Amino acid sequence: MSNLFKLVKVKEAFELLEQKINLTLDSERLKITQARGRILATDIKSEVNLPPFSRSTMDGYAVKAEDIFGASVTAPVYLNLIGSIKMGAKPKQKIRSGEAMEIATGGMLPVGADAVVMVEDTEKLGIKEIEVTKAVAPGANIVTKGEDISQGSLVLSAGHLLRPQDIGALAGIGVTEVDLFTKPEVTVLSTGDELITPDKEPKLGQIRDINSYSIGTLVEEEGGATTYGGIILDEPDSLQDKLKAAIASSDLVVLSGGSSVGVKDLTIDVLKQLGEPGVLVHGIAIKPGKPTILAIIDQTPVVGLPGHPTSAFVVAQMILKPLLQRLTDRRENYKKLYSFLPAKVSRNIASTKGREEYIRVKLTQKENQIWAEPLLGKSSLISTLVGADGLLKIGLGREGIKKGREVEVLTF
Ligand SMILES: Nc1nc2c(c(=O)[nH]1)N[C@H]1C(S)=C(S)[C@@H](COP(=O)(O)OP(=O)(O)OC[C@H]3O[C@@H](n4cnc5c(N)ncnc54)[C@H](O)[C@@H]3O)O[C@H]1N2
Ligand code: MOO
Repeated sequence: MSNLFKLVKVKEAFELLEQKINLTLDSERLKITQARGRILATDIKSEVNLPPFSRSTMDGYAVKAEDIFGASVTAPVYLNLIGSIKMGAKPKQKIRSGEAMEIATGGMLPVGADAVVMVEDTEKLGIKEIEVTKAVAPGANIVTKGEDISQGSLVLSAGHLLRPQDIGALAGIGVTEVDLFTKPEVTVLSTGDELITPDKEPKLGQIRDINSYSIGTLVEEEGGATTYGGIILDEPDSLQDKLKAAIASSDLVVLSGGSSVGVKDLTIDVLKQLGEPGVLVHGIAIKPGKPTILAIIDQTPVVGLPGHPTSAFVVAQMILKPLLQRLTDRRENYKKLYSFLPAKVSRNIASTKGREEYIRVKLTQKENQIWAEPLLGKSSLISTLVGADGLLKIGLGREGIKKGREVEVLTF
């Protein structure tokens, strides 16, 4: 039998699609408490110094380091205690040679002081004098003005996905609202006469829709806004109408099922008629997931995933995820494209030469080594993905992998 698809390598398939994408996202201004997981639309430069003043990182005494040079338990140094620094306020006095001021962690360093000696290395003698039993270097136990973030410096770049620590930094420099790219609108559709929504009781022959939900939520996880477009019956007019409407209203359309070559596999024919430039790829050298379709219709990318839930998910990991990173303008992540964790495989695995293969694996750690245990099962079984921590990659040219070999695992 002839080869039904002209298989394109995963990376090439992605590039064919990526090169033709032409999307500019709008931006919206939101409070930082709503910004986690969103992508910055502008660079953020700090208008202020953090901290705005030099402050202590320890409870102790603000001193001039040169005053206590050489201090030790056997040769202590005595300093005049001239006062105590109030938290949240500017010290009222300056420190001169031979003087010290009591300071708490976070307190503002008084003028004249250049270090803090920890309370453990001192003894208070009455209220006017301390004994210091350890020397400190200038700058010890203090954070200087602007040491964390200096005024005018670039804190975060456009295209960065905001994580909790980033939100904290924004708060620290007084930025309470940020410009964020609007989320790309993604319509997710499932095709197949046999499919029903998950709230329904299946009759014999029917099956609940899995892909809309695994793929729809993956889209959300990657920064897209999912519209659940529902189930389309295997009927050309209905598929054409629904796809047309989805393409017109979305930045990206993802559908699953009907991507193969069976009598009911209509997607390819319908897509070919919908617009320009049309179908770019039909068939990727990947296992599972071979019958994947990538198209662009009137500027909107369309990803046609295979119907089997695991195949759809694997292709979503390899193609849809980087595509969403591109569409959300996550420049930093996008450069990496995929990140793999090194591991050793726990047993021999056979594989098909000519297709990049992704095996569901469970990861375990024994001593300092991470082991990847293959979870074997057909590509229609969602349970193998539920039990998996990632996908082990077997390169295009390999016929298998021997137990104990170093492999790469894409974790999720
Ligand atoms: N003669 C050939 N048959 C098949 C080939 C082939 O090359 N030659 N490829 C096989 C592979 S590999 C896959 S993967 C599937 C892909 O087929 P389709 O993309 O056309 O998908 P369907 O036929 O519509 O569905 C396949 C399978 O998955 C179930 N499915 C579909 N959508 C969902 C959903 N949303 N939720 C849950 N389950 C779903 C569907 O009921 C079928 O069981 O083709 C092979 N055949
Ligand atoms: O390529 Mo299919 O997607 O192996 O299961």
